[in-house]
Amino acid sequence: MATPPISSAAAAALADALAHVHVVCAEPSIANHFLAELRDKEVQKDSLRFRRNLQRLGEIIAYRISSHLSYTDKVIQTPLAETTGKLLHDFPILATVLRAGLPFHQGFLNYFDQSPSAFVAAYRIEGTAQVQVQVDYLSAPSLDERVLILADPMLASGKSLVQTYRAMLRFGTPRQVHIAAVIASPEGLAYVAREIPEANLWVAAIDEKLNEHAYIIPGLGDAGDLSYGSKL
Ligand SMILES: O=c1cc[nH]c(=O)[nH]1
Repeated sequence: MATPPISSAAAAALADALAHVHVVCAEPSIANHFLAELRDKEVQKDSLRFRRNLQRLGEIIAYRISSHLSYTDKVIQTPLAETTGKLLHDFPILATVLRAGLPFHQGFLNYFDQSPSAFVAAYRIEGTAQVQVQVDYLSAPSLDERVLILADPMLASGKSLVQTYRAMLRFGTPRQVHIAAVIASPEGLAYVAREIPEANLWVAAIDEKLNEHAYIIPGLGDAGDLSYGSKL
């Protein structure tokens, strides 16, 4: 079955959404190398490398987001003299979706090493015409007045991200929201930008489209299976 064409209203929403997305691999950098390895089905046979590359892209996007956070000056005594350093004012809360999000999340945690974490279990309900998502486990600290980074490696339809975010709001209202993905579909990005206009969006790459099974094309396949093995 062919992928349905995008409507003109959706195309306009997409153009608007894309103007607000930070696309890390749009510029040449080592991030492109890590992404190319993630997509390559030969390299994917090495699941350690696959997980590590997700982690590295988490680290790179964490670094990029860090320039949008606030810092406080602190007087520091080196062994030789006094100087001033800048310390991260408050560590963001790092949220991810089990299980595919874990290696990407670890990349964020490597940099934001004092951050609390929030975890969500969400799964697609199979056998329905539209993509439907069930959120059934959520653990999070209070989000009130915090910076929240919600990281999910594959932003496909965007439905699970939006539902996850809405479910998380039971834990409070963050003062700043960042949503990070490795690969996003154009329609998923447009959906997330429309439903969560307060979010800053960060991706390594935007791919061509979703297929009829809501997989990203060309994408990389199933990030959870490639990280942790296939499931029944
Ligand atoms: O392409 C996709 C879409 C959702 N989840 C994945 O792991 N891959």
